[in-house]
Amino acid sequence: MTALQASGESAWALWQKVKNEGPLIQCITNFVSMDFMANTLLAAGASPAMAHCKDEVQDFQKIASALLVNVGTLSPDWTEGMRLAAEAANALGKPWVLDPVGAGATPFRTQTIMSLVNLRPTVIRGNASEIMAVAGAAGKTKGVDSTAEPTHALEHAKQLAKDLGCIVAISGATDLVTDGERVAKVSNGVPLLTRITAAGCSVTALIAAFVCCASRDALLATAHALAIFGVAAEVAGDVRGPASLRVELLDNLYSMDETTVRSRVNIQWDC
Ligand SMILES: Nc1ncnc2c1ncn2[C@@H]1O[C@H](COP(=O)(O)OP(=O)(O)OP(=O)(O)O)[C@@H](O)[C@H]1O
Ligand SMILES: Cc1ncsc1CCO
Ligand SMILES: [Mg+2]
Repeated sequence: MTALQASGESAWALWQKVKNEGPLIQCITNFVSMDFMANTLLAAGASPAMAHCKDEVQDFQKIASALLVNVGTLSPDWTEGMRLAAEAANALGKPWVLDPVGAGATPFRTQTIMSLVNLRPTVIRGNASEIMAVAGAAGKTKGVDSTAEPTHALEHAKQLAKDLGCIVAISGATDLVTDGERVAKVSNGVPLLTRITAAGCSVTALIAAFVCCASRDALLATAHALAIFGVAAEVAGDVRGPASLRVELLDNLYSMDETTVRSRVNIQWDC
């Protein structure tokens, strides 16, 4: 991997592929995020479907390009659907992405998340506290919010990625994405994103869309999705508050041009 490959140019190229292919992303996600996540995928050119019933998830995965599993508003009935869907994705050779919302907050949540982690997602994306909890490190998740910085979670994320053979992404001011060896540092986004609920959930769904359209490197695709989402927030400029940012973000995901993407994507590598 060279620094040249992770650039605004490659982010734009992959995003065009997403728009051309319009991948169907099966989303099993929490009630809070459903609307914003579906709108994020639609604005960016993918095709969302929120399908969580355990009687349907396996058939749904057959027609989808990828799966997103988000445990934000968990209940035992949904857990079974998540497991069946992840197993179907694995059997069909389709990528699936896990958002371990609130890992570390309660034993029930952490245990459920760990049973999904054991099904080997292609990518895990969480905030720093969540990733530390998934990796078994001490720390506190404040409900669904982080109390740590991505750099605190990096070594844990690397070990987790190595152990599972997956990509781990820690979101924050600078997102850190690793396969256990390489680390991509994505410095896009604005702090106000933390004041919009489900911004993280939605970028995880965008990662699923980018990963299934990438021919090979899931690490690169994950970094590109995080960068594009961050740039869409940046170009919103001076907004009055979170509600305006949410609207601007969706509009920018729909309309951002190549020059903006190429000049603003900020990905550095530690190899
Ligand atoms: N301080 C910051 N500066 C710039 N961008 C940020 C900052 N903090 C988070 N982000 C961006 O905001 C998005 C959401 O990340 P965050 O870590 O807040 O997720 P989360 O805690 O899982 O959110 P949620 O649970 O509400 O979905 C990511 O795209 C991330 O890059
Ligand atoms: C606020 C909240 N609670 C459960 S899921 C969710 C969305 C952000 O993770
Ligand atoms: Mg989250």
